[in-house]
Amino acid sequence: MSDILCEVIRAAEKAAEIARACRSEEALFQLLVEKRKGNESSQNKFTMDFITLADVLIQEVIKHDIVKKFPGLEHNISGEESNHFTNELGDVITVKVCPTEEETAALLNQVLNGKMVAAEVLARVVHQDIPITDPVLDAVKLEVPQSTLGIWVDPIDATYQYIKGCGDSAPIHGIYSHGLQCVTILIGVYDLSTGVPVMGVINQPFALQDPKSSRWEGQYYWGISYMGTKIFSTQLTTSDDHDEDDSICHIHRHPDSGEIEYECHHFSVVTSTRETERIKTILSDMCGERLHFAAGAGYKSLCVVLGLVDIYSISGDYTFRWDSCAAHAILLSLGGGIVNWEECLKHMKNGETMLDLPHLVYNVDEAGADGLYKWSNKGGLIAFKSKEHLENFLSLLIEKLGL
Ligand SMILES: O=P(O)(O)O[C@H]1[C@H](O)[C@@H](O)[C@H](OP(=O)(O)O)[C@@H](OP(=O)(O)O)[C@H]1O
Ligand SMILES: [Mg+2]
Ligand SMILES: [Mg+2]
Repeated sequence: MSDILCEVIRAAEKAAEIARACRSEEALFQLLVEKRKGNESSQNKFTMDFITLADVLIQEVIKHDIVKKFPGLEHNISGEESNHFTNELGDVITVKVCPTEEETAALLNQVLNGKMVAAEVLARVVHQDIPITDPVLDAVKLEVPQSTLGIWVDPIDATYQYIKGCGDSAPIHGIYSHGLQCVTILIGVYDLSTGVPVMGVINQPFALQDPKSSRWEGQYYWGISYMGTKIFSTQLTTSDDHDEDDSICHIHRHPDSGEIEYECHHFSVVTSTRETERIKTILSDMCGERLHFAAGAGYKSLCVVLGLVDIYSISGDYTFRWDSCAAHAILLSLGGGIVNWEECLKHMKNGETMLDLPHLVYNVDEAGADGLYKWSNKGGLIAFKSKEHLENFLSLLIEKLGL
């Protein structure tokens, strides 16, 4: 088995336990709802603070657990959050996992401004052991030298959905537009020298809810793509495994000529509600009812990984390296990938063949950008599981854009 992959999966599972505990453990859930009786703005602020703490703590737990097994990796793990947290009194506290559960509880008590029961509940989950049983993972005989690896962590993706906590959204064609199902924990590992993703895990902490107990169960998906070896978790399939033509066609009469026309939609695409109106219209023309909108960059990529859609695209600079690295690794293991939207269109416009697809890389920042935006996926992205889907999508897109 690949020890690093195993540890990454275990860390993501523990992160999912913490994310679930914050919603299911009474003492923690109270922190989400306690200010509801107060005025709107103070409730929102407190809720945001608690969620920020959950986000920061999860990221620190992931780092701590991976580094405990692989000392030295701490220099190469980066994430969305910084570990400095400001509590209600304005004190800046460095959130970290301490050597013992009691010490972690004491630190969290300080962060939570004296809410000891909640701090103890959180510390207990932080220090618990997470068993991973995965026969496919056990059979992976691949050792990747840790000194060549960097890691991107998004401790909670689709934070807004996590805060809202809607559990009863209904899927359309298997896709949730919003709700707790869109929340994911993302850990992507890449090669430090090339920036190419090597392995990744997408953990969906709220995948299924037991109707009787109301308890949430999670799911996780992983993939590894290293030196020509490509392995992925059992629930996944490459797109070659199903080659039936699943176009959706409609027959209608042309409004002016009265002639019968056939309109077939070959693609399914998921995108963000933040996409521009022009691109939304084009995608809608291309996909008809197979155009979906969903929350969370991680969840949208997961829809491609699972084959629920052919493409996830976004033309703007809205996502970051930590949003895409995990899914990118899994898609590479499945024969797909994630490419830069703008670069693809440039190549196509110039009539160049794309022998080298403009894949996103994870080891260099965006020149000239500041702060977090150094790590934004500038120029947008297109995630795909099959190169054929990507090519067809791009040809049609170019035509519709009039390039
Ligand atoms: O929740 P965090 O970890 O901050 O990550 C966000 C991504 O960075 C954004 O790109 C996502 O927005 P879009 O899916 O609208 O691009 C955003 O999706 P959302 O606005 O639907 O929640 C999140 O995935
Ligand atoms: Mg996040
Ligand atoms: Mg994110």
